[in-house]
Amino acid sequence: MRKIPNHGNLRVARVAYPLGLCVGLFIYVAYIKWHRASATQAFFSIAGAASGMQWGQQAHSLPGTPMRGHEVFYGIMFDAGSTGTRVHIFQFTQPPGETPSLTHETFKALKPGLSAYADDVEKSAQGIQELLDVAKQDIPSDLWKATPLVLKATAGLRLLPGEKAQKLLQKVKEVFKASPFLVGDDCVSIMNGTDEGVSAWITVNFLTGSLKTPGRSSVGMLDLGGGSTQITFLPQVEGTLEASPPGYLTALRMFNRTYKLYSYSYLGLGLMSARLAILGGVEGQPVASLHEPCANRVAEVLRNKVHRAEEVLQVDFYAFSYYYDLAASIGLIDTEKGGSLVVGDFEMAAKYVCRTLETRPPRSPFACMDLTYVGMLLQELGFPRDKVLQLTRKIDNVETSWALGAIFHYIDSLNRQQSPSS
Ligand SMILES: O=c1[nH]cnc2c1ncn2[C@@H]1O[C@H](COP(=O)(O)OP(=O)(O)O)[C@@H](O)[C@H]1O
Ligand SMILES: [Ca+2]
Repeated sequence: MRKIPNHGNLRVARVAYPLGLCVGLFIYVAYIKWHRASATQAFFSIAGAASGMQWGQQAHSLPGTPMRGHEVFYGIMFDAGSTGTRVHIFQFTQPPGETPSLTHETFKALKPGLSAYADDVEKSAQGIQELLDVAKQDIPSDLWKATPLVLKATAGLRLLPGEKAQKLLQKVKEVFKASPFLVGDDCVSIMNGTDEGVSAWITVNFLTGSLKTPGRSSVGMLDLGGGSTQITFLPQVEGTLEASPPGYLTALRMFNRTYKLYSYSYLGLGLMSARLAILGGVEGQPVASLHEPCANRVAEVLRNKVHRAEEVLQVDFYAFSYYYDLAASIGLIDTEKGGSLVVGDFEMAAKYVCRTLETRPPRSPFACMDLTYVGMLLQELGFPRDKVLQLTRKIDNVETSWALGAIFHYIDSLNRQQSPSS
């Protein structure tokens, strides 16, 4: 199998900013759902942040510990994904008179996801408690009561019957309320798919520095979870806006600028959901030459589900989650450092793995199917075989996930509750 040169690291190194990148950039992000068909813009808040000054005020409302005159404060974001629950503990540092910077992230993940406890809610508390203990060890105890604690659930809970999902969230809330951290009434929720995509877009553009440098083009974001998959980018071509179906465009206001983002979350097209859908129709397949029947099934599963935006050709994309894991598992990228590949590599790898299942069994019994699915999903989304993607797990030691974008928003919303006039 062709080993792809690792352009991604160079790229990441070039674009990566020191962790102290100014968080003040983000202050006052207001998030507006924008419907092409409607002249009226419906507002709803999502991704946080604001001007340096407002972030400064925020830092005062969340008291921190002075360290050599530097104020240090924290935010805890739980990601309740369909296949696992993760904690992200963000540390911010604010030198006197300056805006706060993101200075550290502690990350820990547990499997399975919260939805696996739908029929045994009591048992879900154990993992949550374990991750909370990580936060307690990481954060100085005098800051616990000023540190916001939030959990947002994604596809796993979206796909559960409402009542089961609510019971799980209620259990988490009980555990959170009993913790020493700052817990609001909105501390646990199911996040909608657009918020998920836009928060991840903010994270990756924050970490690559694209949002800091005026005129610098932003990057697109591809996230492939277990239950859903998101694509988000900033279109530059008017035709993309015109051709986007209702519900695919979202406006993000930041720095007196409105970003009209193309963002969509496909619920049920995450890798684990796709496996279920694909396998549903396969019975008694022969073990060899699986690629073709597999591709036929995948084509059926994807038919008429995915919108193709032509402009993705011109945008640089960062892809993570299962895109990363899958590429790493078969050596297309370095497991630790990530890297870049072209879209066609997934198809090429799929054909190879499907053909050699018996002679060279892959580590995962699903490898043939997963690679076939991902290769075809990307092509359905409009990516040609020669399109280069950057695959990253971390930029500057911070996880590329929606969690950072979402904590910006949460802290900003806390700030607005505390000083409604700002
Ligand atoms: O913060 C993260 N760091 C690294 N990998 C992550 C993170 N969040 C999710 N993932 C990856 O996402 C994939 C699973 O997706 P997830 O469980 O979040 O499903 P969902 O997004 O559809 O709910 C796995 O490949 C997992 O490693
Ligand atoms: Ca996820």
